[in-house]
Amino acid sequence: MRFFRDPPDPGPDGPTVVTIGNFDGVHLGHQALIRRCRQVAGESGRVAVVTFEPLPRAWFSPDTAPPRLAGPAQKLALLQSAGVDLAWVMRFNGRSAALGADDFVTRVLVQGLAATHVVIGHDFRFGCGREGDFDRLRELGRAHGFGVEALAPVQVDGQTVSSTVVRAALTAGRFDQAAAALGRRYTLCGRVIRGRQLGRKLGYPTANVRPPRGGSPLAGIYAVHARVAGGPWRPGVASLGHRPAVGGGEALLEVHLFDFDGDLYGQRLETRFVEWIREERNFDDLAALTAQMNNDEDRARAILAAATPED
Ligand SMILES: Cc1cc2nc3c(=O)[nH]c(=O)nc-3n(C[C@H](O)[C@H](O)[C@H](O)COP(=O)(O)O)c2cc1C
Ligand SMILES: Nc1ncnc2c1ncn2[C@@H]1O[C@H](COP(=O)(O)OP(=O)(O)O)[C@@H](O)[C@H]1O
Repeated sequence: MRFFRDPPDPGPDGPTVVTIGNFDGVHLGHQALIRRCRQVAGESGRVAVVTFEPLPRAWFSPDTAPPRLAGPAQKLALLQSAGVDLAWVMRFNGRSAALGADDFVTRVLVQGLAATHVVIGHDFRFGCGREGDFDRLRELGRAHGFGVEALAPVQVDGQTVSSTVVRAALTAGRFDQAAAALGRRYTLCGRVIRGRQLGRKLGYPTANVRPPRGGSPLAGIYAVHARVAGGPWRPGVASLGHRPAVGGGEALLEVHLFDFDGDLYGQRLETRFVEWIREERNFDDLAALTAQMNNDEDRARAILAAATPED
């Protein structure tokens, strides 16, 4: 998959089938859009996604926007595994927010991508003030010569799949429900950064990864499996939070891998969440924190003994 921040070159001669949206989490609904694009494009055509960063809601109101399921880099990786050929990540800012529905279609779909067909979700809106809807897009498609279709929402267990549903399931620790809507177990990916090097002194070295900017729906201590790219899944215990017991700081995902010793700095770590264990807490001293971490490890080992790391 290729990705662009600016308009890509106009396409080759074959069909270019486009879908548009936030794609937070790339859940089953998103995957259905991409699959339909592939059906229309055929093997020789290309499937293109137009997506926005930051997400429009986070740009308009960062304080009230919902947490994110995946950051920009993980979103691209998920789009690629869903079968997208080309992703155009448009910077969302004052200028893109002011683009009217007609201009959006002309600049993005016609001039930018030479779209031959566009597939959208049932409730898709576009352009300044969300003025554009399916009917408007279809009219514009007729004028510019591309087809337009809307897909019905994907249902799982009687519920419409959406990023909101996945966020709520994750916050409640219902990982099976989240997995049913995602079509995969929930994971967070990111590069391992340096911390204060306190973990190894406590006997719990932790690989630290920044959760998506804008916050994560997860919080607390979890039993996890984690792996570096190409490596095996390893069992572990992780904390996602602000670490009040050691003075606090930016939210971090901290992953301690069991029975492992190695340098993970700079590597991309993928963490798969299996079960929530408890909330993060403050402690009177480091001995109390370490005693609790021992309990967490025992609990996580017991949970993971019954869970297979494979899909
Ligand atoms: C299993 C586990 C449980 C944790 N629980 C808490 C907690 O309840 N409160 C807290 O402030 N920090 C908690 N932490 C975070 C530790 O304080 C942190 O990993 C430690 O200070 C090492 O930080 P460092 O990676 O910057 O060296 C936990 C970490 C792990 C791995
Ligand atoms: N079992 C392990 N689990 C996680 N990280 C480990 C483990 N063993 C060694 N490490 C390495 O140690 C680092 C974490 O040690 P720590 O003292 O917590 O330092 P930091 O504060 O920089 O995270 C990890 O980033 C990784 O490179």
